[in-house]
Formats: sequence, C-alpha cells, structure tokens
Amino acid sequence: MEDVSLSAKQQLPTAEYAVEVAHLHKEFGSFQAVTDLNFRIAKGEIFGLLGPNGSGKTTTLNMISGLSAPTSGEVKVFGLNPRKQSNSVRRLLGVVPQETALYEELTAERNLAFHAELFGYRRRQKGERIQAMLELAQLQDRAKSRVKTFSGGMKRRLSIGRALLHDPWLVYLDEPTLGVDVQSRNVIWDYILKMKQEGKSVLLTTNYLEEANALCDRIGIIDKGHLIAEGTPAALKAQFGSSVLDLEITGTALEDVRELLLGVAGVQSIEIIENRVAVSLASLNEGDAGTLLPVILRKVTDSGGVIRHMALREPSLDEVFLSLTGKGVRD
Ligand SMILES: Nc1ncnc2c1ncn2[C@@H]1O[C@H](COP(=O)(O)OP(=O)(O)OP(=O)(O)O)[C@@H](O)[C@H]1O
Repeated sequence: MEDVSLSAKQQLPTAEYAVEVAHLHKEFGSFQAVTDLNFRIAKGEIFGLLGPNGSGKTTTLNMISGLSAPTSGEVKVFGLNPRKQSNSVRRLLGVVPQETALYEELTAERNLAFHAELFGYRRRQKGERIQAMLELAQLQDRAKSRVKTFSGGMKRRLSIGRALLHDPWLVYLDEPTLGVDVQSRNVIWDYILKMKQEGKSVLLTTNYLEEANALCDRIGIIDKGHLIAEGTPAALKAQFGSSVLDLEITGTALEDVRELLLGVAGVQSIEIIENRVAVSLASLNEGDAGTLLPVILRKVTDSGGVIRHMALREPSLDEVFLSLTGKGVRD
C-alpha cells in the first residue's frame, strides 16, 4: 500500500520529465479520440495543449491523471505510471477540472478542509495550508460563505486553491479561465506564473490563444486526437510567416486581390477578414521587405483598389491555428 499522508513539503522528484506521453491511443468503441500522441513536459515548464472542441484534450488529461486507461501507449508522471502508482501520482499532481468539482453547499473553508483531510494533513498544518490557499484565492473574507453564493471566477480561484493545497509539483488546468471575469483571469494568470517560478510544471488547455501566448513556454496543437504542431509560441508564429501585412481596401473585390497577391513570390497565404486582407509574408530579410511591399501595393492599386489603411504586424497564434487546422480554435 502506498503512503498518501503528507507530513513535510514534498521533494521535487528526480525523474527527468514531469510528463512523458508516448504513442498514446484512446479508442471509444470504434472512435479514435487520441491517436499516436507524443509530447514531454520538462520540470518548471508551462505547456499548453490547444485544440478545437472535441480534439481530445480532456481525454488526454484524463489519461495523465490516471482517471482513464490508455487503449495503448504510455503515460508517465515524474516517471510513474498514473494507473499503477495512482497514490503517488495523486500527491504530485494538482487537478483543476473544467467543471469546478466543489461542494456547493459547503463553505470555501470546508471545501479546502475536506481536501486537506483526504491528504492526511495534521491539524495545525491543515489550518495553515487552508489559510494560505484562501489568501492565494483572494477569498479570506468569504471563507465562511457557501460556494453556491460565489461567482464563476471565485469558484475557479477556489478550485485552483484546492488543487494546490497539497503543494503538488505538476498542476493541470483544463480551460482555467473559461467564462471568468478579467479580474479573476489576471489573478489566475499570476498564480500560473508563480507556480513556474517555484519550479512547478504546468499543463493547461485553453481555447484562448492570447492566454497560451502570454503563459506557455511551449504549445502543442492537437487536432482529431493527434499533435500537428509543437514549439514555443514564437517558433510557431515564425513557421506561419515572419509578419502579416494588413490592408484595408475599397474599390475592388477582395477575392480578386487575394488571387492577384497569391501569385507574388514571398506571399505565403492570405485571409480576408471583413473589409481587409491579411497578407502573410514569408521570412524576409530587411532588403526584401523594401522590394516586396511596393510590389504588393502596386498590384492592389493597379487592380483599381484604394488602400485606406495599412499596417505590418506579427502573426497571431489564431492565424497559426487556422492555417494548421483549417478552422478557428473556438469553431
Ligand atoms: N466516454 C466517451 N465515450 C465516447 N466518446 C467520447 C468519450 N469521451 C470523449 N469522447 C469523444 O472523444 C472526442 C474527444 O473528446 P475530448 O473531451 O477529449 O475533447 P476536448 O478536446 O477536450 O474538447 P472540449 O474542448 O470540448 O472539452 C470527442 O469527439 C468526444 O465526443
């Protein structure tokens, strides 16, 4: 029998990686929810798993936490098998599920106390941890209120406090800021960055690419249960194109502009968004930019188009996502 009680601060495990997923498959009947998935999360790293709805993110998280058994392939959490060494993994892992699994009829404090008891905290230590987590969730003044009176953001903050109560080395958060107000979102972002500073590893899923960009060291893009791209936010954006030229045009059909510009060397792809075209440019040297931009502008004006506004900017992760999956992250 593995020991689950916590008497002292847990030591950082010696395994090389916080998470290793290798050739992971999950089938529900004949449906392949996860197909040959491979990725690793280093210690102290924030890794974001991004994908459209139904792409297999929650299924993957469930296999990492040991809730669900892989059909084949391997998952390790700090070198441990989450199914066979579930008690040890439970101590190392803090889980913030998509649906907050709090006891609505209990107070914030009782919810935390319940969790502390599960982990075998002794009385004094328990009180200290609960106070620390109420503080972290910025809910000290609502400690004695029932959870059912809380807003979505407050519940999510409490859920994170509960997941961190036993001081885990890996925290996974399924859509941590979905539907929360901006103030709570900022508090949650601060926690996530603080966890990293403390050497903890974080695995998060999100539909907000702005969130992934702001927080993640590396991102894996998952589609139909398979990882189709992986890298730092900067590397993924560079793969898409070095920069994007936004042109607001009147006087001509934007579809015609797209056809014209797609033939220009150095133009990688073109999106039409309302009354503007977003022209993705391949990696440019400074000299090339000087020649490519006038070529593009001349093509537009020669076709009768009037350029009302133009701006050169970095590509967004949304654009990377769209180009890789053919759909928006929230479609
Ligand atoms: N227990 C199950 N039985 C049958 N199919 C399932 C089961 N769990 C998940 N699926 C299917 O597997 C696919 C992946 O689901 P999953 O919940 O992992 O996606 P997700 O990327 O987390 O999506 P969301 O962002 O909507 O939560 C979906 O098509 C879903 O319908």
